[in-house]
Amino acid sequence: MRLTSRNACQTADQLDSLHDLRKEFRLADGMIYLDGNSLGAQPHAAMRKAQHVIENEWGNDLIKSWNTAGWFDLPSRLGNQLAPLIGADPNEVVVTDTTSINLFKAIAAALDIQARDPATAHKKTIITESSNFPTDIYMAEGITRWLDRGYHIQLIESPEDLATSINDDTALVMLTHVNYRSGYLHDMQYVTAQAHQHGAMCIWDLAHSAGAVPVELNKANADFAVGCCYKYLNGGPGAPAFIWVPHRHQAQFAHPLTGWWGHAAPFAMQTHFEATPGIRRALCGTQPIVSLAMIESGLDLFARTNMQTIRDKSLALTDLFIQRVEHVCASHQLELVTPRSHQHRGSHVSFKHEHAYAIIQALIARQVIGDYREPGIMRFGFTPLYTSFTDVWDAVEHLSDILDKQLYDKNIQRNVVT
Ligand SMILES: Cc1ncc(COP(=O)(O)O)c(C=O)c1O
Ligand SMILES: Nc1c(O)cccc1C(=O)C[C@H](N)C(=O)O
Repeated sequence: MRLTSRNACQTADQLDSLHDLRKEFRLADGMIYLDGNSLGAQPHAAMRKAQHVIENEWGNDLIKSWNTAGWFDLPSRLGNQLAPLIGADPNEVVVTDTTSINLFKAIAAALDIQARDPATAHKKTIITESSNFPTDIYMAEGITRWLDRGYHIQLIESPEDLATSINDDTALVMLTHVNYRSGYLHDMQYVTAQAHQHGAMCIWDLAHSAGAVPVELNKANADFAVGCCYKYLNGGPGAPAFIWVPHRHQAQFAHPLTGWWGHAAPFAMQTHFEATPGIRRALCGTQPIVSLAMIESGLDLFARTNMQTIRDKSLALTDLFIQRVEHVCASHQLELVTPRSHQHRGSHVSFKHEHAYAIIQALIARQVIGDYREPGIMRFGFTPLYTSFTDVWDAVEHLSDILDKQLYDKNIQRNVVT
């Protein structure tokens, strides 16, 4: 259905099967929040949960809560709740640490598996994209420098270069499923198969995918995956991240952060490290329980819908946004950097403009929240659980008003976080 008026958007919102879920989030009146791809909105339940954890579990029950409130099991319990959203099986996911740290574990474990197998021990190249989120590249750089075994990182410039770049020397293909800047969505199954054909392993960063697009890790036969809980999963600022290790790799998953939470018997207090047999070997040390506990409130909301419904609405929202911007802002120099094709589009849309930072700040001043990414990119995230069609319509009206009347300050000072 093509939405050509604000009234039509309001009608679409009434008919939207996700409409009721918006009420579950704390969103200020008048705010149009298009940044759920950076920091998801707060579920009302998170406030109640925080109160409970701090008041009762920590305040009253103190140390007993490791057992009585299930604190020790929380990384695996949340992992099992998250698993269906990413096509993982039970006991394949833990919620823990940060995405960067989980990447470190996954890269280290993958290189270790490759190095121990005589058929793959010669492989020295890690392929990723130059447009990947910087932390992914930095973590690979850190490991390769530290290992000092001749690994080399090959940065490819476009997804089309993957086919010609993966070869017999490729140890690892490490990609972000939905690019943080352009919103380009990789075909996980196809790329993983290409990597496997050459004996390489494939690690996926699902930071912009989990809760945003359907993900089928096991179906794609992926090797490892990591991702954020503070974006589309609405787990709160700095919420612990997740790591997926499929059953078929768990026995060989040996990362170097061998802390006691990954030990087979943590309270036996043994002198030597012995990895626990299952997914909990991906853990390292004590987890930030208050932050971890918040994640459940976000995940609970996904149980009221399914990823296909979310995907259908996400595409309708991003289609509407692209159509409206290109229609009402046609006289301005905006360049769409997000793929038009549904097959390769995630759940955010980015436009390039010479004054992108200033324009984003002008939008934020009107309570239309997006963000800025280098170079010259305005990025807008669409979160089907709470973004409405009317939000999209109104956001574009604000954008065109700001552009038409040049209501932005070209010399505005940059904030640290853009
Ligand atoms: C693709 C991707 N990976 C990783 C991260 C962040 O990792 P961390 O939570 O370790 O800061 C982000 C965003 O912050 C991201 O977009
Ligand atoms: N992780 C963030 C942070 O620590 C501060 C501000 C923003 C973020 C983000 O989530 C950035 C995000 N990964 C991005 O895609 O740009």
